[in-house]
Amino acid sequence: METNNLTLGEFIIENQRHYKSTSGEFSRLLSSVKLAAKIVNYKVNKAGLVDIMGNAGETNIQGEDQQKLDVYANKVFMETLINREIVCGIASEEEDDFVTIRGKQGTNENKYVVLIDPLDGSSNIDVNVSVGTIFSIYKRVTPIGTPVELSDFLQPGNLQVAAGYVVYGTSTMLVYTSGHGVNGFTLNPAIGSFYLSHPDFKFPEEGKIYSINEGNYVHFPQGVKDYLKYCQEEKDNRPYTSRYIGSLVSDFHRNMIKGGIYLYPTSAIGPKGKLRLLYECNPMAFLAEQANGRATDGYRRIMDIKPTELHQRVPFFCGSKKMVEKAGEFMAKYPEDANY
Ligand SMILES: O=P(O)(O)OC[C@H]1O[C@](O)(COP(=O)(O)O)[C@@H](O)[C@@H]1O
Ligand SMILES: [Mg+2]
Ligand SMILES: [Mg+2]
Repeated sequence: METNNLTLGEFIIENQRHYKSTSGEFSRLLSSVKLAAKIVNYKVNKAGLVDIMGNAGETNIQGEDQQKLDVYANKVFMETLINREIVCGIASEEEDDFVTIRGKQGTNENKYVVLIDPLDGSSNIDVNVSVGTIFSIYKRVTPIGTPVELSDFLQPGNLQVAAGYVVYGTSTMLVYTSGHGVNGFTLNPAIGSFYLSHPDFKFPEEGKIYSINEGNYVHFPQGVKDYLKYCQEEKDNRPYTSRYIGSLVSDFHRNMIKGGIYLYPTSAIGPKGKLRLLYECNPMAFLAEQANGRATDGYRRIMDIKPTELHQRVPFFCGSKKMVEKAGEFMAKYPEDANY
């Protein structure tokens, strides 16, 4: 295996022709993400032995208690990218505002901005359940050499040049797309290299798994209640199976392999849903579509939504094509719920 399979580094170089970036800037950027993932992975694996569990005692702009691992992962990804002067700006779920990166000469000739959810599934850190990291990459829209602006980050998802996630689970995997399909790489901890283990991921068109926090059922829009009833009905290949890990990355990963749908709709506690359009929904939507899946807010294609705020939330329906379309049919019966 170690001698046959391509490493992630080799795969990135082999696919440079896809990146329309002759300078190697994009390859170096992916390599920096890969490095930061390894550093975070090392800490995650020792979570019970080092002081990385529990609350960090701070609250982020989302109003959430930051976990120590949220803060640590954010620091590692930010510093790894900033120190390598590989991007011109970063926006993070854990940072109030976007960060402008100026090179040693005070300017920055890089053309990419990165948006990250440094640690996804924070509620699972202390209970040893798999968590992840999510990243999304765009070309800036403002002139190279000038400081980045908000408009560089508020781009619709269909302009992403790459997106991916790391899942820190039974094994650690990095899964990404640069618009030419989705590939998965597994970390060999003994060698410290990611190897191509899952080439060309594809969502099964239809699946039998639905992932949703049913604890919020009473607050769900009627379309979602109707769709859940449909999933639980004893008919055709139903009832489906309910599986919910509580880490978007892990639920998405399982559903991409087995066939399924993940839903985080609006609810009384989250009138616009919970998940962040820029750090979570857009990158997972790009991956889903590149793997023949679909991603909507119940009504619209996620990647066509024009972002208006850095930390905006949207409802999220993502997974196997036919399942997301079926859920959309139920939502369409209640057009008033499209204006969340
Ligand atoms: O506990 P809930 O409300 O079901 O929410 C779980 C969802 O929230 C998230 O944890 C949000 O992500 P963060 O952990 O990055 O804040 C998702 O990973 C997960 O799917
Ligand atoms: Mg998250
Ligand atoms: Mg997070």
